[in-house]
Amino acid sequence: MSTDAPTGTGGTGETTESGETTESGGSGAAPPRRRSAARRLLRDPQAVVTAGLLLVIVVLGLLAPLLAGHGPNEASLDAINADPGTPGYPLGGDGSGRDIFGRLLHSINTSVVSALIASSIALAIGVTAGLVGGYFERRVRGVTEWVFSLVMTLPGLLLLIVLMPVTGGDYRTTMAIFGVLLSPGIYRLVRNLVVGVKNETYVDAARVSGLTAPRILGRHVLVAVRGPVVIATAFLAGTAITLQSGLAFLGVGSSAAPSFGAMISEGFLNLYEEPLQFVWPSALLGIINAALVLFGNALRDTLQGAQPKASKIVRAGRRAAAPADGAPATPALLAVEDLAIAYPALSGELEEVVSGVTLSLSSGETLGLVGESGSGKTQTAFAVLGVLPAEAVVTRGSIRLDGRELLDLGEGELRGVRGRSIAYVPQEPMSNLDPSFTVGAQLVEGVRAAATSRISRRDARARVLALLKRVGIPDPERTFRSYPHQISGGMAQRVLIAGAVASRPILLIADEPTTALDVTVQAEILDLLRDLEKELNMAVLLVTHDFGVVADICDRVAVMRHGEIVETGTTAELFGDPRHAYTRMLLDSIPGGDAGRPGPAPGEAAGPAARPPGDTVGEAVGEDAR
Ligand SMILES: Nc1ncnc2c1ncn2[C@@H]1O[C@H](COP(=O)(O)OP(=O)(O)OP(=O)(O)O)[C@@H](O)[C@H]1O
Repeated sequence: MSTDAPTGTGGTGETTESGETTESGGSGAAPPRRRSAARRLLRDPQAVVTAGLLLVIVVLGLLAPLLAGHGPNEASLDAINADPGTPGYPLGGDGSGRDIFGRLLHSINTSVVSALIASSIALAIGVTAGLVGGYFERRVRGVTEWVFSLVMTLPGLLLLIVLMPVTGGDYRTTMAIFGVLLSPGIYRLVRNLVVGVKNETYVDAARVSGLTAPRILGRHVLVAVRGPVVIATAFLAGTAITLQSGLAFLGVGSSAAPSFGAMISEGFLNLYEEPLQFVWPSALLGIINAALVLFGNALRDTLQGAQPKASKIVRAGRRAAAPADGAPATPALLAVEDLAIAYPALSGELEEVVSGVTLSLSSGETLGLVGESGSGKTQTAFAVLGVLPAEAVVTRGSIRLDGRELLDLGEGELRGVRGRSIAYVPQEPMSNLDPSFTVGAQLVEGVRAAATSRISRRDARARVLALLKRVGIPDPERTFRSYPHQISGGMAQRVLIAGAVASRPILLIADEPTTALDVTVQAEILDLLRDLEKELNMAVLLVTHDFGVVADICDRVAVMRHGEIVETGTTAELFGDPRHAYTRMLLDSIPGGDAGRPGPAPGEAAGPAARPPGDTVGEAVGEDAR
């Protein structure tokens, strides 16, 4: 599912004149409209201003023969150091009696030609070799690597100066050689991009379908690399113009071609008497280079996405109605509404991985979030936890916990919510424990961090031992002193559950908490979770792809597919009368399962985990730990 960046208002809705955003598709989320890179570029003020400036400068250069009253090298004794405004010399004359205005306009053309020659040659060589070197392995890549490494070892500026007798001082030939010297940078960029995309399944599919390598490179791979290459071109052009001006400033090469560098050099010699002769070319060269760099940056931001920011939230879609009296708008403890999460693709466009997810969860209830791999379960859970990767963008929606909008919270506030109100039990218990510290040290640290009031190490230790006992660890003292590698996977998961419930969270998110464990331990862990849920009256969001787990522990189920919820219902409804074809397909695919009959109702299964009656977690952690 590929969607584009949100609209200027940040959502998928239409913006009304009053600035409000309305959904274009009723309650169902309308698919965001695709917008081409060019259109997005046109909406970026930096891109528009810099591109406009560059365009004006190029047009001025093209109109030089019409606008300038004199040729670039036409000198007149009367015009030597003529003041600006002298008839026929709008910006005055230089030390040799030439028209500064005319020379400036003609110098633009020299710069443009330099940029075109150097960047086209660098692109032609770099892109072709990068595609070939990145796509074909071993010998071909070995050869391209060797050749470009050799080119990179050449001392560029020195080589260009030494070759002046060969080039006859013609700046165009010099720029062609410079293009060759610039090509390794483009080669490396393209090669790395190609290596990244060539094993994508769509490239494999093209290969399997019999397309030849050149067609695959042209049709599938080149498309993926064009964005970064376009961006690099803007910087290449700036580099070529700067180098050409630098050589002319040094007086290397023919002086027949008007150039900013030569004008700056001449103005420099006359700096104290006629400073403007130095200022005009320096200013124009500076403006051209700055415009190119800023335009390149705007291109990068538009085509590749800006520098990663902490999970940007640009949604402006429908939000849950604000509670009039401070009470939650919905009785649910957790209310996720129309949540959409996207990532920037290689092309720079945003691709949604979660699209319009709506779910709710009450205290004392366990909701199973099921679906096959890649359906967006973890992304949804991570959004609730506020731990989406930096490049993720929440394009619309709302996540309310106990009436509080989580998407509006800053990182500091979220940290206060995570680990206290919301706890997390991961899939891989072992990799979530630091091997360098004992289990006890890690839990004590967690308990102290989650406590709302200061708590001594000794008290924290006592609480941890009580918690370890509560989660069914037979010898808490010993486990407390153990390092993670000294305990089993099931034990490690109990340890993590103990850490998670230490703060008496109101919501527990468990992401495949039993997948890494063997079957008997799985049942024990599920029993433990169920007991803790009842004991603490927690809401539990259980991410899983295992319908056995769902049948065992969940009150309700939400089925996800391709980033969307396709069906929700009670566990009994879903097993007894699945409405969506995808749910039926999932149920039918349970090996040896009887899709028509649910497993034991939640709470029915008697688990082997030892569980003392009453609120033992409360006793274990103390009331102030919340
Ligand atoms: N950092 C990322 N950048 C781009 N896409 C991502 C990123 N992280 C996840 N995705 C994509 O988001 C989609 C949903 O991933 P998610 O991890 O939520 O799936 P899931 O249903 O939890 O699957 P699994 O059970 O395999 O973990 C996937 O297509 C995945 O490729």
